[in-house]
Amino acid sequence: MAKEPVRVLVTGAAGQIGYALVPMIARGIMLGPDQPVILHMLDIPPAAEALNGVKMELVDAAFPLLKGVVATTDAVEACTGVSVAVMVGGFPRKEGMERKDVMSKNVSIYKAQASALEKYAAPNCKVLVVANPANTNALILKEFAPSIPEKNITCLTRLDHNRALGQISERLNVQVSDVKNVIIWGNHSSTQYPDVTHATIKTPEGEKPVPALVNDDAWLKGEFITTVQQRGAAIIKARKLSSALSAASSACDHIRDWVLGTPEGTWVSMGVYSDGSYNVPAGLIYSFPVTCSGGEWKIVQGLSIDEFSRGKLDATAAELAEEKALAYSCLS
Ligand SMILES: NC(=O)C1=CN([C@@H]2O[C@H](COP(=O)(O)OP(=O)(O)OC[C@H]3O[C@@H](n4cnc5c(N)ncnc54)[C@H](O)[C@@H]3O)[C@@H](O)[C@H]2O)C=CC1
Ligand SMILES: O=C([O-])CC(=O)C(=O)O
Repeated sequence: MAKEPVRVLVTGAAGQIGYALVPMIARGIMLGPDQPVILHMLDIPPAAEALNGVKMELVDAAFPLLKGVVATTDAVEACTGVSVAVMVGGFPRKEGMERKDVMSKNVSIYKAQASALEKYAAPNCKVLVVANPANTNALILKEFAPSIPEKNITCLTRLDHNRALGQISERLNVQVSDVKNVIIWGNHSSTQYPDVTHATIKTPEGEKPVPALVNDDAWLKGEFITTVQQRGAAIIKARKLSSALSAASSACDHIRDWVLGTPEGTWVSMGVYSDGSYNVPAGLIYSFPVTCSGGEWKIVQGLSIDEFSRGKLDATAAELAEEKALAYSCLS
């Protein structure tokens, strides 16, 4: 029997990530090739005409899985009945800015949209915040939507995770699909900690640890980390626009794995509400290694954390605590 369509919200849908993301969702890349969808697209009035153009193109593409399109500038209409909400709406940084420089504009959007989601989304709606500063926007959304379970509010660090897989694949000249279990800890910012301590490569002789295969601690603790941390800035420098196709693709990966589950033996990185695991202060949205099953994520427990990693985990947590304080000062 054909599945009932799922309503998926994309905010900021007239923007550049939105333009890459909505066709992926309509093609089944986010929720699977047998899952029909109804797209809800929200943007602000100055972008209404462009948003309508995106809607026209979705109609023109004749996606078999796409059962309807709502294109609106009304947050209530946009949020009504959605089971997945991908929050991309906001303002991107420009060259030379840190992601937290867009804080004051963006956190107020997330405070406002929290209540529309809380009141009108489907019960158990899964929320993914993409707009920067992603962790802190997600935290503000959580705090101003107290009836949404905290496990349902996440932020995107899967792009950083995928960037780390890509860098290891290039360095070792192996297929990216053979690299797994990198970790992004902490903030989606330049303090994030891309960690390959537990990562492995699939080889004909079985799984081998990445640190032994790379065999260059200076690179792993130096250039590898800064390349991943600074990749967003490198894309802005090259394109004069921030990452869009990779952000959209990673947002699909994030929701797909959350809804449909991670493969056995594989974890991914998600920004989730900290429960104090790994001595990360509770009450921050922090990126952890997680596995997903039955539509729920779970933080991978029991990984060893050496002294180098401990320092990095704590530094990015400290930045998130500062961002939280800054966000509240912007809102008051
Ligand atoms: N977490 C991650 O890995 C990544 C996050 N980003 C962030 O995603 C966000 C979007 O990036 P782009 O699509 O490149 O930006 P963009 O400027 O092309 O599009 C953003 C869209 O949001 C809309 N918007 C603004 N306020 C809104 C509101 N209150 N409600 C609904 N829509 C609203 C704008 O009109 C625009 O159409 C930025 O904050 C960017 O920094 C970008 C790449 C990766
Ligand atoms: O760097 C930016 O501003 C956009 C972004 O978050 C990324 O590409 O990771």
